[in-house]
Amino acid sequence: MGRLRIGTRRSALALAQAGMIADTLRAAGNEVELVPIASEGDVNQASLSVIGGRGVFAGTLRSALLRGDCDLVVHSFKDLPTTPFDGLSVLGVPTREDQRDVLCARDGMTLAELPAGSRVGTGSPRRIAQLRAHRPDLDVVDLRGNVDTRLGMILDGRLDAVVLAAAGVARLGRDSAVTERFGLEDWPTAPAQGALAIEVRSADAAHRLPPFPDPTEIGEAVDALTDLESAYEVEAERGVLRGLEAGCTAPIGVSAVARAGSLDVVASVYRIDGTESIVRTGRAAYDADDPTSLLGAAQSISAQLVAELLDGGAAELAPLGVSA
Ligand SMILES: NCc1[nH]cc(CCC(=O)O)c1CC(=O)O
Repeated sequence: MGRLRIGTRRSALALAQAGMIADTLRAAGNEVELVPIASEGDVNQASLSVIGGRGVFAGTLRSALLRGDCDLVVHSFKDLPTTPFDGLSVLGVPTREDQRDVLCARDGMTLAELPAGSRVGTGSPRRIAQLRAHRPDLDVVDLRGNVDTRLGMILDGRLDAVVLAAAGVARLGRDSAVTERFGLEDWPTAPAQGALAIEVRSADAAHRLPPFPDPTEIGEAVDALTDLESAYEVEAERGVLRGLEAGCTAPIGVSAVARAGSLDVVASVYRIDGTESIVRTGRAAYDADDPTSLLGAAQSISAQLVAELLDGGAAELAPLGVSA
């Protein structure tokens, strides 16, 4: 077997995620090497709402993969735009982490316990709207920076709390900072949150498409990482995002859970000030003994939710597509 080269950004979160995939690939008997690559999203610390956010983290990694500087790249799936990227394919979707958002607050407080006027930091338009909807009396602070920097702002008193993805906090070993986990029913999260996407050159994923040639070494190794329940939950969530023509910074939460033969999806579109939202839910049965049956369920629920959200006025409520 040749050596598998994993391209990764240099942030602590990216390195942790690439390290997890490296460990899994090594446990399966592969030789693995990490190739660090700097990306624009790491260099530019301007607010996401200013720079737009569409795929800003993914671009440099993808160029490196296309050039052949590495054989696979590990993305936070939620940072990937829904438009396919020419020449590359997402092949591996490992078992997803906790997809919820969490609150990390001073003095062990929950969202309900924070005093009026508390300063709560987050950089995502969705979380800003959700915070305003739940607690209009808080001071929501728009910020960027990595997970450790944000948590540090509570310790040094600049913020009273931050809202983060459970997955990122867990992967950095900072679970002890969590003071509340928000339920998906009234706090759905970014499509694909908590999931990783392993991207390869399309030639290495060609065994997935007719005429189904033999898998390459890279394709075989990455394919083996996939958990089908996770992959199709993400498919349902991203299907809604795609159908609304929305980017990863739109004020939209979509969370799907596949469990014991039932795929449940909740989707919310928020007015950015949190004063209004449109919420729709969907459920479809699938064959628990055959997870591939989730694909049809995921596609039909997401199409149905997109139609219901647009019928309910989602396009008027929130900025969706770039041109909307
Ligand atoms: N927005 C940046 C980002 N991209 C992925 C994660 C966490 C890991 C994940 O959601 O899979 C985070 C941090 C956060 O939102 O708190």
